[in-house]
Amino acid sequence: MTAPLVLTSGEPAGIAPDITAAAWAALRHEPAATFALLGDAAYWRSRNPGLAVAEIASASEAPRVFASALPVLHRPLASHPRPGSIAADTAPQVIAAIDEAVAMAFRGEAGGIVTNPIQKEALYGAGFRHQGHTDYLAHLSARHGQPVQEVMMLVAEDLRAIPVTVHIPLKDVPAQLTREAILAQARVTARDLARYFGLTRPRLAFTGLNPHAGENGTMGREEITVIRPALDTLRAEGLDVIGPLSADTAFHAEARATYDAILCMYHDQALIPVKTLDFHGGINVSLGLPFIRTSPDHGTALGIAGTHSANPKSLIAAIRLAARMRKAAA
Ligand SMILES: NC(=O)C1=CN([C@@H]2O[C@H](COP(=O)(O)OP(=O)(O)OC[C@H]3O[C@@H](n4cnc5c(N)ncnc54)[C@H](O)[C@@H]3O)[C@@H](O)[C@H]2O)C=CC1
Ligand SMILES: NCC(=O)COP(=O)(O)O
Repeated sequence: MTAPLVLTSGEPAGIAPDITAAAWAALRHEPAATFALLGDAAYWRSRNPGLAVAEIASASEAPRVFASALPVLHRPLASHPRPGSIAADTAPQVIAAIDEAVAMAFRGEAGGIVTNPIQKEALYGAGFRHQGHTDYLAHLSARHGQPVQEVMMLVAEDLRAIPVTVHIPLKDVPAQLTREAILAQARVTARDLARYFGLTRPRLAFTGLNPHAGENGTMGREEITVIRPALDTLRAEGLDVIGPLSADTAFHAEARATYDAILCMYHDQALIPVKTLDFHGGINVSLGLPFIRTSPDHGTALGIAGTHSANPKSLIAAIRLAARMRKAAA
């Protein structure tokens, strides 16, 4: 029996309840996409009047009820926030849902984790010390005895983009963009594109950091001192490597056709093209973890929470991709 996917609650005051209900309605007749929600059943019901909800005691019950009701592993919130208005006392449960999903994955009860968006600043008051899910999931993996190198990969249409440095101030990027960081991200990317996406020798492109990829050192030297030496090492290891490319011309359709994934030097270099190409269908995938994790590419969208105008396509795509990755890895 394949273990079902587990969906975390995310920030309850955001659009998570809206898009979860819509995703369940869209997927309920796709058995491969069966998921169980870790969340407050009463709150999800109150945000979605008329939604069929089935409280279950273990994820293994999800396949039995999925076609007729949203399966929920009921984890009561400390309070029921007004849509769009974060309640500080719910932060511990938001974190606990991520912790529990990971524990379930380690026990084999979850075939993969799909995370609803969190409001990161809201969690810091509850002791959260991480940049986001990706590094927190790596931290939890280490706590479960498996230290890993995590990689954030954004997927849209024909583009897979990896930010080598992630949630750090732009001024800190040059110092943190090391040869070792590029090598570590590239090696994990190559391994997991083979494992989960059937790309046995993926073509990996790399952007430069500076305008025109430094133009031979006249517009910055990181391409010469850091990026090219890292790419030479990867080539020597047998990886199919292209770059460093000028970031401004690396993302048009003909350029995208020349690589399977592109490693970018900082957050916005990777995420702007993905969200521009397909904001509503984009997916965030964590590579390098001992379990599968996907997520919508968007955030909590507090401004439209509770209006039912949130587009659920990104969450639906994230759930379907997690199911395909689970099958590929089986
Ligand atoms: N995986 C995660 O947990 C992520 C969490 N975040 C967090 O979300 C919070 C808000 O971040 P923002 O930068 O405002 O990004 P956001 O994605 O929440 O919102 C940006 C804009 O897109 C709209 N939008 C977002 N999702 C939508 C959807 N499904 N349908 C229709 N419109 C949608 C919003 O209404 C807003 O106008 C922050 O705390 C951020 O850290 C952001 C990205 C991913
Ligand atoms: N900008 C991407 C983002 O914020 C998602 O981060 P994570 O929570 O998946 O680590």
